[in-house]
Amino acid sequence: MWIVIPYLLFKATVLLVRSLPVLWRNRTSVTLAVLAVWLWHRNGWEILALFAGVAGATVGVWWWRWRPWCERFVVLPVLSWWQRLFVYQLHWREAMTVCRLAERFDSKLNVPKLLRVRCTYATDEVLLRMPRGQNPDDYHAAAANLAYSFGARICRVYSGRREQPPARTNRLLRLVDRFRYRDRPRLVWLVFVRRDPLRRTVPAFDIPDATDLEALPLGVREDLVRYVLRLLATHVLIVGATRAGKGSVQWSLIRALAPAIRSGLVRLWGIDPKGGVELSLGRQLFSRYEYATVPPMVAMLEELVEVMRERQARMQGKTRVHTPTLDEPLYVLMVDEILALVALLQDVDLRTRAKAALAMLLTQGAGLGVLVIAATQDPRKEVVELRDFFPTRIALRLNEPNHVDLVLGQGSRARGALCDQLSARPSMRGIGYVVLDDRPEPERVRFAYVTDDEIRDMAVMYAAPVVVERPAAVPEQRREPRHVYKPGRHAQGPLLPDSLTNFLDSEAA
Ligand SMILES: Nc1ncnc2c1ncn2[C@@H]1O[C@H](COP(=O)(O)OP(=O)(O)OP(=O)(O)O)[C@@H](O)[C@H]1O
Repeated sequence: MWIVIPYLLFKATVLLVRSLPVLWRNRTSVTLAVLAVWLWHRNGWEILALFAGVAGATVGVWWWRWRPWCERFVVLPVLSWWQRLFVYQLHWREAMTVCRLAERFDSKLNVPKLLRVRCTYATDEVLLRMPRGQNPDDYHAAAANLAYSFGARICRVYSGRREQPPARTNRLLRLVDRFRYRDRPRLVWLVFVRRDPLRRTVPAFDIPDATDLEALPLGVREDLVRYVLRLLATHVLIVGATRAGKGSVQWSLIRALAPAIRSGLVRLWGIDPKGGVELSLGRQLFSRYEYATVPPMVAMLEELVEVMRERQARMQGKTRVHTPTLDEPLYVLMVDEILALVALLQDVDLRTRAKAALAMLLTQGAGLGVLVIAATQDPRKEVVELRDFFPTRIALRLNEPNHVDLVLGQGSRARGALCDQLSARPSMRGIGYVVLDDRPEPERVRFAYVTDDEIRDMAVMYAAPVVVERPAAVPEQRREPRHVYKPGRHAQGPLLPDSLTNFLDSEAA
C-alpha cells in the first residue's frame, strides 16, 4: 500500500504538468468556469443567475449604443471562443487524422497544433503549427476535406499572415511589431468561410481627390479589406466568361484614375473592338478612342509604340524608371477584347502588325509609363502566349477548371482559385480571383460595380483635357515586313523571350 500512494501522486503531478499548456490555452473558459462554480458554491444558483442576467443586459445596452465596439470586444471574441471550443478543438484530432495531416513518428502521432481561432461574421480564421515533415501545399491539397470536416463549404489556406503590420510612429511598438510579424514558416492560416462575405454587390467607390497610382481601390476582398491595385509599372490582364463582370473591373479602375485623367497626369486610350458597347459610355474620359473599324485600332497601337520609343530616347541615360508628370504622362491603353486583335482578325497583315505592336508595348512599356489593360472572354492560345507579359492578372468566372491555371499561372487552382466554381447567377457577378504581391495564394475579390449613370456623370466631371494627338496613319496601304522583331535573325533587333517570338512567328505558319 505505502508504495502505491507516491506512485499515484507522481502520476497526478505528471497529468497536471501535461495539462498546464491546455489550461493556459483555454484560460478564459477555465476562469469563467471556476468563477461560476465558486459563485454557485458560495451563494447558490440565484446569485449566479443574477450575475448572468446583469452581464447579458450590459452587453445588450452596449450593443444597442455602441455596436461596432460591442462586436469587436464582446460578440466576436465570444463567437471565436465558442467556435474554438465546440467546433475546432472538439473534432481537431479526428479531422486532422482522417484528412491525413497527422504524422506518425516513433510510434507517436504528431497532430498539427491548433493555436488560435479568430472569427468574423463570415469566416473563422484558424491558426495552426504544422508538424515537422509538412509544408503548406499539404494543406492546399486537403483544403476541401478540411472544409467539409468542420462543416464549411470552403476552406482557404494561407502560408503567411494576411494582415500587414500597422503603421506606427512609436519605436518601441515598431520593435514589438517586428517581433510579432516576423516570418514564421511553420504556421498556416486556415480560413473557413461560414457565409459568403461577398454576396452583396459592392457599390462604386467614391472618386478620390487625387489618384494614388500605387493603390487604386477596385473591390473588396474576402476578409472585407479593400483590394487595391498597384498600377505603376504593370500591365493588367482581365479574363472572364461572358457576362462575368469584366466591365466592373475596367470601370472601377477608370474611376480610380479619374482625377489623374482630368488633370492630364494619365492619358487613357481605348480600343473597343466589340463596336464600342463597353467603353463608349465614358467616351470623354479617353484621349484616344477607336471602336468602329480595325485599321485605326492597329494604327493606334503602332502610334503608342512610337510614343513609347520617343520617351525611351528621352529617358536614355537620365533615368531608368518613368515617373508620370504632366509633360510625360502615364499612358494607359484599355483594350476590351484583346482576342479580336490577336486571334479573330481575318486580315493576316493587320493581325501581325497588331501582335507586333502589342508585344512591343508589353515587353518594354511598363517601365516607360505605357501600360496595357486588356480584357478577354477566352483564355485561348494567343492570349496565353501573352499572359506572362501581364504581371497582374485577374480571373473572373471561367468556364473550365483548366482555364484557371492558364490565366493565373500553374498551380493557382490548387492553391484555391476556383474560378470555374464561381456562380453565374446575375447577383453574383463581378467576383474573381487575383494574386497579390505578398503571398502565393490567390485572393477572392468582388469588384465594385459602377452603374451606367455613374459612368456618365464621371465622364462629364472628369473628362480628359483636349490634347492634340498626332493623327493616326491610315494603315491599309502600308506594306511592312511581316516580322518587325526577329531576335537572332536581326542582330540589331531587341531581344525577345522565346514565347513572344513564337507568338509573332505563329503568323508565318
Ligand atoms: N461587380 C458587379 N457586381 C454586381 N453586378 C455586376 C458586377 N459586374 C457586372 N455585373 C452585372 O453583370 C452584367 C454584365 O457585366 P459586364 O458587362 O461587366 O460583363 P462582361 O464580362 O464585360 O460581359 P461581356 O463579356 O459580354 O463583355 C452587368 O450588366 C451587371 O448587371
